[in-house]
Amino acid sequence: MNSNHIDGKAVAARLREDVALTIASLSVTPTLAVVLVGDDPASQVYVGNKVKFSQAVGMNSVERRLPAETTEADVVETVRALNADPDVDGILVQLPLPAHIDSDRVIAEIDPDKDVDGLTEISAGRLSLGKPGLRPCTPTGCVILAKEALGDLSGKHCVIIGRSILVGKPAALLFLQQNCTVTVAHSRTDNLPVVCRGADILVSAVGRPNMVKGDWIKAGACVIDVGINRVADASRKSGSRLVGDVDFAEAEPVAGAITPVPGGVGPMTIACLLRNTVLAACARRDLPVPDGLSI
Ligand SMILES: NC(=O)C1=CN([C@@H]2O[C@H](COP(=O)(O)OP(=O)(O)OC[C@H]3O[C@@H](n4cnc5c(N)ncnc54)[C@H](OP(=O)(O)O)[C@@H]3O)[C@@H](O)[C@H]2O)C=CC1
Ligand SMILES: Nc1nc(=O)c2c([nH]1)NC[C@@H]1CN(c3ccc(C(=O)N[C@@H](CCC(=O)O)C(=O)O)cc3)C=[N+]21
Repeated sequence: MNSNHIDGKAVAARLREDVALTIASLSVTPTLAVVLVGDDPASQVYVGNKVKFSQAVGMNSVERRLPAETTEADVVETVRALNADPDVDGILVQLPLPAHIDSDRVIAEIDPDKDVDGLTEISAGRLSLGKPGLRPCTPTGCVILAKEALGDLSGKHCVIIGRSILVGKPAALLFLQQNCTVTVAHSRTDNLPVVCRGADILVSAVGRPNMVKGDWIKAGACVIDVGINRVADASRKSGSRLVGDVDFAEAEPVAGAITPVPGGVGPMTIACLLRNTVLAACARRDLPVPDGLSI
């Protein structure tokens, strides 16, 4: 691994270790519930990883796998039952849901104090107002990785490409909370390469393989690539491989620090989910934020 690579796998492993140590010191075992509707193969892998890692850090894990044809009312009922279960600390509804289900309606049912994905209106409001609450996992992972590379982020110009509710928008608020000067770019942004060249920290959360070119990056900048894109690759047994939004070969020599895909933000998302579950377990019992889990 080159010296300017930010090793998301290693940082995530360290965070999971901190989560495991915290759990060992608690008098309760936190429980994460994952709801998966349908049989999307990428979601199956992702949910399987969550269950594997939650058990590895000493957490209880509950899975609710529902068939693709489950009605919206039944998914809502599943979420309500998990809300009512006092042993469940965190609830994650894997997205996307099948097309006949309104995901906003389902997400709105999640008890905000168990909302480990940080997607409910209450969680978004708490983040926006700077109040304590559960923050979305992927953007939290981006902040942790940027701090890993740069230390204090105060005063840095952070440009985020993407404004989704899951990633771009909460990332903007989290970097603002770190005292960055934040620019949010999107599909209607004029002169995107010029905007990006102003960034000390460039976060790309778009979903377009190799979109961000080497000459979009200021020399020495920290590049955080959130994109997960599967592209054809005849040299692989599977016939495909994962790439980010950033043209890695071009960006790597210019960047001061850069996250690879895979092995960058992805592993951090799951580690932050486990962290959120512990934070939820503590907050629900009025316990203080454990040492070692603050960012
Ligand atoms: N590593 C991880 O843990 C995770 C990775 N991801 C990955 O991150 C990527 C983004 O996910 P998500 O935020 O959910 O995606 P969305 O599709 O919800 O959002 C994409 C954003 O990119 C913007 N965009 C689209 N095309 C362009 C363009 N040509 N130039 C500039 N901006 C553009 C869109 O702008 P507009 O709003 O104007 O349409 C939108 O704001 C995906 O690849 C996804 O797989 C997602 C979650 C977790
Ligand atoms: N409610 C909800 N919350 C999410 O946070 C959520 C979601 N739904 N739906 C899908 C997206 C996507 N996402 C990823 C998480 C980890 C990896 C990850 O671990 N990636 C590995 C590679 C995995 C592989 O090889 O397939 C890596 O980048 O190294 C990827 C993608 C979370 N999402």
